Amino acid sequence: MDPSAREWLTTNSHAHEDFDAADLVEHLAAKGETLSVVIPARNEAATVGDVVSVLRRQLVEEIPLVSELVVIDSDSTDDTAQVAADAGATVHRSADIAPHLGSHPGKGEALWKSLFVTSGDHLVFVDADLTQWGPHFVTGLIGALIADPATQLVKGWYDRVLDVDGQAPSTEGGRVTELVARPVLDLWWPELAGVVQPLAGEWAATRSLMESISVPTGYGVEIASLIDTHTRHGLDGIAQVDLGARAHRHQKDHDLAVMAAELLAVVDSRRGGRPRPIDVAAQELQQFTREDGWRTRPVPLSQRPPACDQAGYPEGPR
Ligand SMILES: O=c1ccn([C@@H]2O[C@H](COP(=O)(O)OP(=O)(O)O[C@H]3O[C@H](CO)[C@@H](O)[C@H](O)[C@H]3O)[C@@H](O)[C@H]2O)c(=O)[nH]1
Ligand SMILES: O=C(O)[C@H](O)COP(=O)(O)O
Repeated sequence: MDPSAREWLTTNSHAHEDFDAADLVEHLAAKGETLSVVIPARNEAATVGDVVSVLRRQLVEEIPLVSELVVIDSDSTDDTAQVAADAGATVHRSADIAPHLGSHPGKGEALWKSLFVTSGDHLVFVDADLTQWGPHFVTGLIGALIADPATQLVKGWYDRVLDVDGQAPSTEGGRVTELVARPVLDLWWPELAGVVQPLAGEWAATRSLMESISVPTGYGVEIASLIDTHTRHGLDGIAQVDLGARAHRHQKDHDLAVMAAELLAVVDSRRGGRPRPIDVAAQELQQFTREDGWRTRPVPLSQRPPACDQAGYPEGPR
């Protein structure tokens, strides 16, 4: 392992047990700072209610750590928005936020738009499709974020439970993580080799970081934010926290391949790759099966500029 990665592991790795929710409330209050939790959700009616209600009960009502619990509904066609609202979240449709800026599909778009409807100094992102998780995800992430003023971004890490039809459950989940993200980071950014889950959907960031970086509108948001934080702040700006184990709804291999293509496009752009024509919003991935023949999959490439430069972005101080 790269020596700086090894050193980082000893200094910037935490465990969720290191942090107590009541202590974190005091810490934030003493500094006059607040925490927003943002849950991006596209067609997650089956799980978003549990994620919201558990966080609301434990980290809003019992211990007031979370000031804003927000679900960004990302073009859902099911009851996600209603279920999330019934469970106690403030729900915004991604497409309705800052409408003068237009709308893109995608998770990155939902996170970027969340900056316009939240006010927390700190942001914790939590996926809406979790089936094995707990509120310690949030306490661990915010704890690690405020433990050191240099830290700008915290990645959660965990055992990745893989539970797909016809196979015994294992901890071999995180297929794009293991087959694409970690190898490509090892190749070009070996200093980041110690980040166990570079694609973790559970992560934390300071608002000042999030509002100042460009955000891919699709699934490239995690790898881009990690690379860009490293470029700006070095390893000192990044920490990680052990959150135990996590299970979620799995996508099929052919869908994950589109995600993988998005990540590779982000890596290409951060490596100074060949400029693309300005009007090309998506590349295409060709997939083949004997039953269905060739299928063309669009790969979203669009990226939002820093939110703080946008008309209508709430002005500080926060
Ligand atoms: O257009 C979309 C697609 C997804 N989501 C939500 O984003 C979260 C993660 O999406 P998911 O399809 O479950 O992604 P994964 O297959 O789990 O992908 C992993 O890798 C991605 C790329 O880094 C990360 O964005 C994910 O958080 C991480 O879990 C879920 O709450 C989705 O509902 C949206 O809000 N809008
Ligand atoms: O992080 C990943 O690699 C993707 O979320 C896929 O995870 P899975 O293989 O556990 O479905």
